Amino acid sequence: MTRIKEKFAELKAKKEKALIAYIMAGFPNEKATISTVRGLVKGGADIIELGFPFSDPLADGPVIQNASTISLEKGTKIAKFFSLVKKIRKETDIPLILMTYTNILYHKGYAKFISEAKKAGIDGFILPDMSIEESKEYLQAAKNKADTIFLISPNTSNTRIQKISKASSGFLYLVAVFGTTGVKTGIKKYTLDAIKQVKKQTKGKIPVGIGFGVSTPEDVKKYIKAGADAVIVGSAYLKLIEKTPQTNLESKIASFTKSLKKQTIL
Ligand SMILES: O=P(O)(O)OC[C@@H](O)[C@@H](O)c1c[nH]c2ccccc12
Repeated sequence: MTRIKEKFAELKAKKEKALIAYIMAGFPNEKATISTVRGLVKGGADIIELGFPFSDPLADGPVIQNASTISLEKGTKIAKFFSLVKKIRKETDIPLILMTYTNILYHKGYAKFISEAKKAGIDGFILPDMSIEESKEYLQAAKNKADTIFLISPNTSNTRIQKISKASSGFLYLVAVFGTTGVKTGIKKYTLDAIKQVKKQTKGKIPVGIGFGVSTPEDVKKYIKAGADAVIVGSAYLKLIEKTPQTNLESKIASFTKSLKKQTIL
């Protein structure tokens, strides 16, 4: 069982939902990533989505695109990323998800990449441009090694929800709004309806996480109330990292995380 599955089981027993934080590895530098992870753990985040920068992050809004560019400029490569994951693993057992684009895995070969990532301490993958139709090799490579978290959107059909959720493990990622990450659009009724619809289709077999545009404790509270099993916050963290001097990054991240995590405790 992966750390992700263990975490969801643990939270269920405690009647809590999951707070998942997305950060870009190496943004603005490795030291900042380590301080941010310490702050996330201290603040009670349940799972970390660690972004590996990609030159053409098509699903990302300007905040994450900028973080990606800076991380690439700082020389974030796969080898450095895996050694950063190992450093994080020395400090915490928090479940770690690698968030990147399929090209990064395809180059090295899915099987080779995933076993290296697993060895470093990665528990799951989110590949936003991995479609279920092309996922055979990826799924085979991840089997019994790591969770494969697929994305669905509010207009995914019921049959497709069932198909995608069967290939998913760890949790199913419902994208709250159409468009890219980082756009604060407020809570839409169609999103709240989609949470209920997806939960109905998946019959509780897999936790449902919601992300895109979530940035305040109020947002978290509303999505948890609507039935989400996990809420993902990304761009809001990157904006906080951007404006906080590195010396007090850990404490700033911890207090922001505490304010979000509080809303996941039923
Ligand atoms: O940044 P936001 O609006 O809080 O959304 C979460 C998002 O950052 C994170 O889950 C993520 C980062 N890049 C992605 C690409 C596709 C899907 C999800 C993501």
